[in-house]
Amino acid sequence: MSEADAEETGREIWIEKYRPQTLDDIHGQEETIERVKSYVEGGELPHMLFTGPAGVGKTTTATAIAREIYGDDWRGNFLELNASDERGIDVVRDRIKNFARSAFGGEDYRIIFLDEADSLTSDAQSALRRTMEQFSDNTRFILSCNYSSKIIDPIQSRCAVFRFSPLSDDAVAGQIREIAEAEEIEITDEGLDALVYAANGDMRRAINNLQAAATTGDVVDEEAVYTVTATARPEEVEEMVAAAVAGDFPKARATLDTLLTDVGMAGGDIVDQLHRSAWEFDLDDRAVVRLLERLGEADYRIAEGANEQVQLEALLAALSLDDEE
Ligand SMILES: Nc1ncnc2c1ncn2[C@@H]1O[C@H](COP(=O)(O)OP(=O)(O)OP(=O)(O)O)[C@@H](O)[C@H]1O
Repeated sequence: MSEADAEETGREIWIEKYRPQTLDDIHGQEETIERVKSYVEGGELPHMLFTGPAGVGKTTTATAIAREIYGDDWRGNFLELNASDERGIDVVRDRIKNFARSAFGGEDYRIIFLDEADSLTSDAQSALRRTMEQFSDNTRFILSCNYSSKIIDPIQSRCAVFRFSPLSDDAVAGQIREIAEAEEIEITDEGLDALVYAANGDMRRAINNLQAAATTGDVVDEEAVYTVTATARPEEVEEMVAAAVAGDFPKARATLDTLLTDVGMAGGDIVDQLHRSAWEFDLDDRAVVRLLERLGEADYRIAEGANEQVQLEALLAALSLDDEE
């Protein structure tokens, strides 16, 4: 379905419908946005490198820059590409060249936004660097990536680097409240807390979850949110760890089964959730330290491809046994 069709049928996805259009509308990221603004207002845009996790406003900032510089003509002066395009770097380079060479409508430069730049190999990045140089008279690049360490130094040193952080709970809650109001959705305080918790700083996830939860009934409450989000309630992960630490392995394992099977969580997400909440559990410091140590091992092994259930059961088993020592 095209964007226009979606709008007509009222099924437009909210992450697009409520994507901030100006730099001032972006929630959170205050210092980064201030720096961006000073370049935009000064009229001299450098090449830019945006780094940070998913769903925190990197693409949104790039499109807001284009809107501020070009006004209504922004689409004609802004090319968005994804570096992980499976057709390869050559296709990406050809599109950059065609865009940079095509006729100009009186602007000094156009903007090329390259998402997932860290998915390029070093060789492809070297080729990209040459392309950037070749067209730097009339083109500005905004590269976006999750990890700046994966971008080669010669590119980093040619760009002004902007770090985007996971969004604060207040920033996520603020935007969710605005959307709920605009869509005339009733949302309970617990429902809002659950959305913020499940989002973990990712605004895209928060908005998608709000839209999904809104289809389940008249009110977005805690129940509706946890039904659509494959996220454990904080109490569930806490109970699981508490049972393990108390030496009740069968109980801990049963909760783990529920999370993996009924809630449908991925093992890596359970590790992340345990890691986020470890210091909030009602555990003594020694137990938290043991948990963190075991989490480190499970995280590494799962990332390396080990069986998630085996790793998480081993983690709980180790916590249960530690108690007996
Ligand atoms: N800081 C923010 N303020 C308001 N809305 C936001 C913010 N960040 C993200 N969003 C919402 O989430 C959606 C996705 O954000 P965006 O495309 O900017 O993410 P991103 O940081 O570029 O992520 P990725 O690295 O996955 O491309 C936007 O369309 C917008 O609706």
